[in-house]
Amino acid sequence: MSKEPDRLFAQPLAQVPDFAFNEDVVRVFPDMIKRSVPGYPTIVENLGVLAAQFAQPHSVLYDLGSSLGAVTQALRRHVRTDGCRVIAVDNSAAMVERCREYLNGQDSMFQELLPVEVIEGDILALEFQPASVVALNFTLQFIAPDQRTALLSRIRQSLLPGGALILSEKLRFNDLEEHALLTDLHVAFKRANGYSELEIAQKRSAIENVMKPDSLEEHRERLLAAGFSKVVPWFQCLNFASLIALP
Ligand SMILES: Nc1ncnc2c1ncn2[C@@H]1O[C@H](C[S@+](CC[C@H]([NH3+])C(=O)[O-])CC(=O)[O-])[C@@H](O)[C@H]1O
Ligand SMILES: O=C(O)C(=O)Cc1ccccc1
Repeated sequence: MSKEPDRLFAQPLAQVPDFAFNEDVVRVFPDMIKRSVPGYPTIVENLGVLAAQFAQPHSVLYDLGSSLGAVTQALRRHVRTDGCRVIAVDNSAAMVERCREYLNGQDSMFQELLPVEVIEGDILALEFQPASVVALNFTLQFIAPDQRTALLSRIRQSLLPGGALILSEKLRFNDLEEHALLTDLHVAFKRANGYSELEIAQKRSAIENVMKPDSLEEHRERLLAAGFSKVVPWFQCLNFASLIALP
């Protein structure tokens, strides 16, 4: 994994462009996500542990919006069910290229790893195969809000009995005080991880048009509307959470 530190927003920009998962972001992504998302390493590792409980023999496990394949690698560390394979999908060519390099490196060093196929494509246009585990780890928030229910319905339709969707997201809060408190604490988390006020402010304006978080209540209602029967939050750190949704 690249160890390059994230300085993308360190210098004053005349105009802050909309955030995009391009080459520049790919180079610093492991550092950026760890220093920006409270609980990220815990979520990724335990997503593998959870997935191992839902994986069904001879089925597909999806990593949707896979970036550099952190979730796929956690699945490889934890899932021991016979005949499972991972399909990782991302629509950023730069992410997919680097993800394939990492995974090919693993393949050449270790035997008996889950087979992985990395697809460069839009998850909104994907034909889902029957799957036991679907991970959307901080990806749904980048999907246009009016497309989210349809995507979750298609995921629900593809899920096998005994399977699960694991959905991690940044949260908004309907209670304004709660929202302000957790947003301030997230800023404190970023500051404690070495980001300056300028970096924090410029990153905020870069993501505001492209990343639209929902509240926990909105997630729950949308998942139930998409046909899921049960929604169980299993992790929250500040304004970042992860949910299990059962078919
Ligand atoms: N329509 C789409 N189709 C496919 N991919 C998409 C789409 N929209 C966005 N993406 C991809 O979703 C990923 C979101 S990052 C996921 C982190 C990862 N899961 C991790 O656990 O490390 C989250 C973050 O950076 O906060 C990016 O790689 C996008 O290219
Ligand atoms: O940085 C932030 O404020 C976030 O909300 C998380 C994030 C992490 C990586 C890319 C985009 C957003």
